[in-house]
Amino acid sequence: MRRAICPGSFDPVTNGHLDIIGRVANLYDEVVVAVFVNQSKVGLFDVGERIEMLTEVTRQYPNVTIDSFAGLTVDYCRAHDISVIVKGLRAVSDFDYELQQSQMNLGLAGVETLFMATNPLYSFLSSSLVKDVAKWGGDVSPHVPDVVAQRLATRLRPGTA
Ligand SMILES: O=C(O)c1ccc2[nH]nc(Br)c2c1
Repeated sequence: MRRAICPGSFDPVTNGHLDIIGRVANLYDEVVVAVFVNQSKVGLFDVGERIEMLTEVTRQYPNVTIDSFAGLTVDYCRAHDISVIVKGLRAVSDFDYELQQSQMNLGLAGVETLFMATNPLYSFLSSSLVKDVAKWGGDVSPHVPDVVAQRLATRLRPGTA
């Protein structure tokens, strides 16, 4: 049984994330989309909300499960018999950090990281950019699933949604 993990903050999930998740779901028997709980950073959505949105937008993939974790990704991999981490790369600027992370994870636990080029349609996207635009009333509906657009409007511009 080939399992992969797609770790991230997903605050919130974007169409770029969903594209990667769907492509990984086509390659592996089981995929865990794991929301990283960063205690030192307060997000816009709490972990429960992020999991709810991810669960809804990945319902079409029966082999995808959503979970959360705090701590090292490799510890989660060990505990769940996951042998590979799959990360999207949007641009060269993503590579330096992701390369460091992947080399550390390989050294720590022999967990491999595979990189997947994001669809060029989404290579400019990030959760942070989406939140910034939505906060000022910009239309982010082309860039996030409908449920996320609705939650952003409710959370960032109450009374306008
Ligand atoms: O939304 C982000 O912050 C973010 C970061 C890193 C990323 N790599 N691939 C994708 Br899609 C992606 C999205």
